[in-house]
Amino acid sequence: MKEKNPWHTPVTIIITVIGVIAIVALVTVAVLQNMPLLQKYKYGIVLDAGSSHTSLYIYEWPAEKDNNTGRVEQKHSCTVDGPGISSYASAPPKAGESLRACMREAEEWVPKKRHHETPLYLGATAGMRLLDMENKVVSDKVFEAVKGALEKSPFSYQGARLLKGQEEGAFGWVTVNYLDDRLKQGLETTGALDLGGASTQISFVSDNYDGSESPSNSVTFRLYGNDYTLYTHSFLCYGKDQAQRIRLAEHTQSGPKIVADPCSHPGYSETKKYSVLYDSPCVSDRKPQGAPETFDHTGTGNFQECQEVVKKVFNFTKCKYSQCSFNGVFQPILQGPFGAFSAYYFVMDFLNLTDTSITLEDVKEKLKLYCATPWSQIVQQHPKTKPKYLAEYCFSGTYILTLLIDGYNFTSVSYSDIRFIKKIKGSDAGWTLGYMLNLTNMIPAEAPDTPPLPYAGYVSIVTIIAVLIFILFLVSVRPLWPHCSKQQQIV
Ligand SMILES: Nc1ccn([C@@H]2O[C@H](COP(=O)(O)OP(=O)(O)OP(=O)(O)O)[C@@H](O)[C@H]2O)c(=O)n1
Repeated sequence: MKEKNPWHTPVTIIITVIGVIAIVALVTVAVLQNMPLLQKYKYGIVLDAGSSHTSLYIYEWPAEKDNNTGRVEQKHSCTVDGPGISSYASAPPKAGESLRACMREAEEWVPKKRHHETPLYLGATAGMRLLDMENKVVSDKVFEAVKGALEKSPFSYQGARLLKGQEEGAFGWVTVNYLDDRLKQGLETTGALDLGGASTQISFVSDNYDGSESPSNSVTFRLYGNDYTLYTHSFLCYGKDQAQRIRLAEHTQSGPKIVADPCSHPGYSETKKYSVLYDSPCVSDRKPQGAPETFDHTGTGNFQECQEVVKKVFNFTKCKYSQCSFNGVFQPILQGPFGAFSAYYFVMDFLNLTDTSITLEDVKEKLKLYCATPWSQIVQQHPKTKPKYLAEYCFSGTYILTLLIDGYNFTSVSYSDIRFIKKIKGSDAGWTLGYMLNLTNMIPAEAPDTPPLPYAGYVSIVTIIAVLIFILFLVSVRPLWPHCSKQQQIV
């Protein structure tokens, strides 16, 4: 006699099949109903009109998440050919024309159907701040020219304006901390060090700063449910191009024909015009009287002497606060870590000094060797680097160290808290992303509500519950099973 398997009866087979189909249907409906929709994206464009050049950034984020939860990322960037818009003071319409090629690139990168709803902003920084101080009528004409060019684009033009130094510093800080996911998670924040051509910014949160001392340096934010009191300061004229002018102005006060410069390589020699050197509000009041039209800028390549002349750019004597950085500007005790970007990165990357585990003493030693290298050898070793940049890396490296150590009071210990960065997770570090996030209200003041379960967890729980229900069902219909008792079926 052969025992028949009790499961092999028509009733149990039918129940099982129906049950399995029901479970599959239940899970499929639940999963499909809650599946993330096919990803669609939205875009935003910001033009950074800096003193030395203009860059265009395109940002992208998931369309259904622009209610503050989606991650904004840089999709593309374009460097405008030519100098910064402030250099078009003598021909303002050209400032508008200069943006054309990058605007066309933007039209290709942003899907056509999104053009009309893509916000477009232009923010001008220290170059235009200086032009505005020098000649407001001309700076307004430059703005009119860029506005005219941007209004013609198919994007939703939202304005071109001069950014305050404080905004530049604060939005750079927002960018770095947003990209590092520190704001959403409420983690300790990273300070931001930004070095441009005409200004430099320092921004950080310090436990010792509540905004009461020197309130003009404080910016408060409430982001994702956390309150931040940020210390920020922008030093106009302390970007590396203007600092170079101030330094050379020190050298040339008496209007000599030959300037022997310790911050340029031995063998370097270039004839320069006094009128060009002094053509900036940062130095115009120091213009030597009766100087010849030109001077010969020659190099001696001496790092120690370079440090001495660079230090003279800063005023360390007066401070009416509990503590200062330089020029009588209040600065609370540094609190790291710090991200240093823009020219900090360009210069330290060129000099192979982005690794801050290298001790400060070694950094100085390397810079000493670099500055002493003959100009002919430098040119030979870097045939692809722009001669203007190449001629200045000895000065720029020395300036960065002096600014950080003598200016901001970094020590040989806290120097290692600095990270020289260009990008964070594919997006450039700089003020533009923070500016756009602010203007589009993409960072909420309060923490956004999150679903109690992630999608994968939700699917697993639905599946487990469905299987349990089915098992319970099978157990409950057990009396219907033919010969489910201990009886054995006799075939
Ligand atoms: N490979 C490079 C690229 C740029 N630079 C220098 O870096 C500075 C430009 O930095 P950036 O942040 O782009 O400045 P801007 O936005 O033009 O200036 P600002 O913010 O002061 O308006 C300039 O001095 C430029 O000479 C450099 O030394 N090496």
